[in-house]
Amino acid sequence: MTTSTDPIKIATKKEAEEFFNKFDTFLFDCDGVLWLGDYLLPYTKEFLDKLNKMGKKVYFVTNNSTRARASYQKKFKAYGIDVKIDQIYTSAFASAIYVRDFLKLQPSKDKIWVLGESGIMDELETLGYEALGGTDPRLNEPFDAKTSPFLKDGLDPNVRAVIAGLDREVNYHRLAVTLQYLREGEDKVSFIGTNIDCTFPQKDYIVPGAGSIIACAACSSRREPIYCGKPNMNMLDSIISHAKLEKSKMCMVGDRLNTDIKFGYEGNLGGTLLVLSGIETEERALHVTEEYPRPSYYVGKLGDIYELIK
Ligand SMILES: O=C(O)COP(=O)(O)O
Ligand SMILES: [Mg+2]
Repeated sequence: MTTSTDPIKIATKKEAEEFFNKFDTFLFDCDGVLWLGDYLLPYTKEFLDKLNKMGKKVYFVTNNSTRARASYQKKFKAYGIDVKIDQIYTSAFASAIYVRDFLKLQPSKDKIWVLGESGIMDELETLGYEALGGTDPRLNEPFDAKTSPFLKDGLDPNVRAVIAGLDREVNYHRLAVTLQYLREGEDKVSFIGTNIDCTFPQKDYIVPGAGSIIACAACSSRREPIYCGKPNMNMLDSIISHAKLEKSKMCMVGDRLNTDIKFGYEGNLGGTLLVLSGIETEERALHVTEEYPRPSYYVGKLGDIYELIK
């Protein structure tokens, strides 16, 4: 699965202008593109302001499930960037929608066990579901099956799904209780992973991502989850159906080849832009492989394009 044409490195004002003129809608990945953790990358705000002035449509599509969309809206606001909540799509939101629309679980009856952070809990609760586990502080206690409040009186019989994602408080207690629910079997408890990203970028570091946490639950239960984040097309389908967008005029901007660029490529979008400010390198961007598609365009970071056209 490779793009036949060689990726174009945007390096001149003319190339930057041609790039902008080709698309009317931009889908932005967040971690590694707009920011690294809480470090806003140079010219992120100016770049987004420029797109707004050009009348371009902008959406944010992040595999990071640690925050709910409302919380991301606050994160943007803290950087002086005004974003509507329906411009934001996260893997936590996609996973909650999957529970509602594909598994068709009943909010009044069915519950979900979470191995993850508040983003998953909050999105489930927004849809009316009771989410167990996750950020419950009782899970911070050392694990003992005889005294764990999640096991000593037996599992909750109304749990019908496990959603696993990035959990920076992960511990043996969380993994052990998650395993008990997964051992109930796929007929009784579905297994959903938010995203496959095995790492994600912070300023100066690359840290373990959701994929590495989910792998613990998958390995111990010998079950494979359905993943709802990029490159799963469900998120793209919900963006396009919500906003009636024209795929050929859309560009996916990301920092990871096997999620962001694959999402844009398999979604038949008009093009993809890889930025090298996150996970990937120029060498991997140019390498022809069956493992992931190459991008249509690439650049060191978003700010490099802004500096060409400002
Ligand atoms: O949190 C992650 O694993 C990646 O998040 P991103 O999709 O915004 O890069
Ligand atoms: Mg990213």
